[in-house]
Amino acid sequence: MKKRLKGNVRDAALQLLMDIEEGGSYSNLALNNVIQTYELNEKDRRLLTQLVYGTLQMRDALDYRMSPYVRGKLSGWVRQLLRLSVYQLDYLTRIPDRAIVYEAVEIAKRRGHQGIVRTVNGILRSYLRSGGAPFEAIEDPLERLATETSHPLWMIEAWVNQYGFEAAEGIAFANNTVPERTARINRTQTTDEEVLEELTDFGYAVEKHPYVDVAILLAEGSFASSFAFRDGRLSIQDASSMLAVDALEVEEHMTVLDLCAAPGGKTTYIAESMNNTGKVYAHDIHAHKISKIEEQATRLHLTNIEASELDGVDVKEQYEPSTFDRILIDAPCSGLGVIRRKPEIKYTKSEEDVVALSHLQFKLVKESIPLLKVGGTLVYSTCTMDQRENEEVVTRVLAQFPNMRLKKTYAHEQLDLEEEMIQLLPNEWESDGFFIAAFVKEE
Ligand SMILES: C[S@@+](CC[C@H](N)C(=O)[O-])C[C@H]1O[C@@H](n2cnc3c(N)ncnc32)[C@H](O)[C@@H]1O
Repeated sequence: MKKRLKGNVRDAALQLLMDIEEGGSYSNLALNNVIQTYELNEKDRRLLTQLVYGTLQMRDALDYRMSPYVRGKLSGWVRQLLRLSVYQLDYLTRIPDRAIVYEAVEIAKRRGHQGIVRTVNGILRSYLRSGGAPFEAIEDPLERLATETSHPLWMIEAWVNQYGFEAAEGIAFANNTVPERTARINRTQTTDEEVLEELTDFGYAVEKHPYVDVAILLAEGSFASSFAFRDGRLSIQDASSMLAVDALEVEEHMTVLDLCAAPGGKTTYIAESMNNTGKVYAHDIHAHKISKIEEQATRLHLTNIEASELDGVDVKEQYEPSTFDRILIDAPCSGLGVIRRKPEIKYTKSEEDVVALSHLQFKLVKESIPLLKVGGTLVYSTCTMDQRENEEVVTRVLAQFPNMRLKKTYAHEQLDLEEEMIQLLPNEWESDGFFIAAFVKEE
């Protein structure tokens, strides 16, 4: 039996925003937790998701918009309540303005004293009367883009420097959109035709993915509620992640190392691509995440995965040289490519993180290379857009290991790309922002 929600959807949204911003919860996990714990109809579930994601996505833009009317420092929940309300006023035009202000004042009454109620009411009424601060008033184009799309300035500057203004603008706006719903077919358990027909019969609007062979797309709803997902014929995964595994070009009976594997999205695809033969050794530095890999393997009926805890920088002590036919290093990264799914990344990651991660990433690749057989393939991937974590790591590997050469793969073929290093930008491919480079080891 699910519990009943205390208060209404906006109270729940406010609490979630507090948990994410002040308690450090991850937006996707916190939201799923509420959806699974409480009784919510479809309409409320959608509204809650939109309120939480929208307010978080637009956080800095909302602060800027209401800035002319805010005097002094606001306490945590009051600031979140105002952001939540201004988000609705600016972006959810089908909700009447008066209803938004009324709800906000009622929440303020439930949570605070008379003075706070007056502050909330006053700020929102001034906002309605005079309109928020206009983005056009920000003269510097980079600052304007940062504020309007609610990104830190350093991130916008880095993308402009690395990819140009137009691409940076595309990325920043794409980061505030809803990601596509994609799933991977477990071809060890079903065929593409069978699963598409079954999903269509159950009323899901599905189709083949436009450029990733093993993927399907859903127009609305969720794959998670389908029989096909529950009995292990589907995995929910972004197309870009599937391409990282396609770049490995695994074959049956191979021995594969997946060094940064949890929660196992790519490990299980490698195992499926080998048709449940050979062996995938899957590691992660966090012991508590190993069970997630095992759960996925069990759900998908895969028996060729061995998962255990390991700090990747110590991998050479664990295996003999030249053990593996294939190695995947899906490295820990700044995650700027998955901002659409976890908007809080915009506010928690710093440029220092990018630099620190690039050193760890290089180390993970460097330590793994001796374990690769000659003729074998190593794929380095990240879910980020920053050359310091991507192209520059690859350049360091090429400079230090003359026997490692970049190669084109089945991932390149599907994307019809000439560049050896693949940088997917979210505005170009309707995917997460993602980087893939495949090396072959020569004598
Ligand atoms: C991008 S995620 C991997 C996602 C995974 N490959 C998938 O597709 O489901 C990076 C993972 O690296 C792990 N990690 C971080 N530092 C590590 C290290 N030094 N050695 C091994 N794993 C590490 C993190 O715990 C995290 O689970």
